[in-house]
Amino acid sequence: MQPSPDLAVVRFGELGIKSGKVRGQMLDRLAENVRAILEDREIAGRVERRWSRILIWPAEGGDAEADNSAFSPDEAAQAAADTFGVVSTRPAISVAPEREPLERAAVALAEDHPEGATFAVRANRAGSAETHPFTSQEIEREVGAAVGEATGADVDLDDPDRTYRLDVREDEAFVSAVEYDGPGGLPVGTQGKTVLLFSGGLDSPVAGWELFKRGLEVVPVYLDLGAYGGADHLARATETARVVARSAPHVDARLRVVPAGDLVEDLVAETDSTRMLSLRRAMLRVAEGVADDVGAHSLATGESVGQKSSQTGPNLRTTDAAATRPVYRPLLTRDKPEIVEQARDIGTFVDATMNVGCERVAPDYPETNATIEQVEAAEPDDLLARAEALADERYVADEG
Ligand SMILES: Nc1ncnc2c1ncn2[C@@H]1O[C@H](COP(=O)(O)OP(=O)(O)OP(=O)(O)O)[C@@H](O)[C@H]1O
Repeated sequence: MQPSPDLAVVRFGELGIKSGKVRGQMLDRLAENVRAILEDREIAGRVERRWSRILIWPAEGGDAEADNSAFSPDEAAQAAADTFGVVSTRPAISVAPEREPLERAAVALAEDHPEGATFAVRANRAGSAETHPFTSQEIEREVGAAVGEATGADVDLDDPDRTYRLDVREDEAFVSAVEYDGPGGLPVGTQGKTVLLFSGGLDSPVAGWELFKRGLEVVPVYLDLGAYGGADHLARATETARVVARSAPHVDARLRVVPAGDLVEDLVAETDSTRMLSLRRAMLRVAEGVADDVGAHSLATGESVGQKSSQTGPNLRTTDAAATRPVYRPLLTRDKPEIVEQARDIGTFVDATMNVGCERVAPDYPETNATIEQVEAAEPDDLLARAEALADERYVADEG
């Protein structure tokens, strides 16, 4: 019988260069996160954490619940590739680390080699001359000859259409032909919590994804602007928050909603050119209140320098003066077209023509260079305290 993929091999990047103890802890976390994503997608796989790879095998026998005939290494590899911290995944065939089984496995995978596609064989060998009677180059050449004979395809070592990979360890080997790219970064949960102001437009979902990617647990907070917001606005934020959270199902990243309609109405009545800055300051203070409760060390927004009048350098400084925690802005230096492209990639792109709440609140002539004193003088004295207290009124969005 032809061998076929029986496991998925998961490769990680940056955490692999950490020192021993940190690497061990991060790897444990990554394995847990891969487990959570498989469970969330109802894929019954057994996750084994090794020092340089994570392996996903069919669920162990004896478990009446597990139907191993339904285990698909390809599905497991695709799901695991969504895990933050993972660089790539591959459905693979496990074989003895010997010439003949390696060749047989590669030839079996070559059965669906695309017509006219070029190929390369790449071997990665951990072991010594004593454990394997071949070097990486020798085994690449030999397996390459077998695949060439079976497919009639041409070798292209510089830019192959398909790469057959031989992962050769001391007493086992994994052979694969298909690879799924992961996001890279660090495992979620290794860098503490941040509270993200989440409007659900183009920017904040991308900011959330970037923060998750660096291992932070993101708590998204949406301010319901009352008459200036709207049910469609909230529904959009709920949906985009759900999409971002799909890649980190082990943390509670459901959208928290804070009713801020009255506060905004008062701001509109009492302020003019500095209104948006006072609104941003109030938003940060709401986030501070949530951060106190959930134990977050920082706040975050989807702002980038100069994108709007409230986002000029001087205005960001004035905004930040209302916060005690650092404010992370992962999109600070990004151009809008890049953000739009990434939103499409991660599945959070939404129709940008929707009239978002903040635009309805904005004054006709917004201040672009406001000092802290100017903004404080114009805004209601109790604004920030009121905003912070609003955090207690938050509720979890209905995910319907
Ligand atoms: N209703 C809201 N609730 C929570 N945070 C908000 C809200 N509106 C704006 N923000 C925060 O302020 C940032 C700037 O918002 P603004 O509306 O000025 O810009 P934007 O580029 O349209 O943002 P986005 O694309 O994220 O909606 C957002 O990225 C988000 O972090």
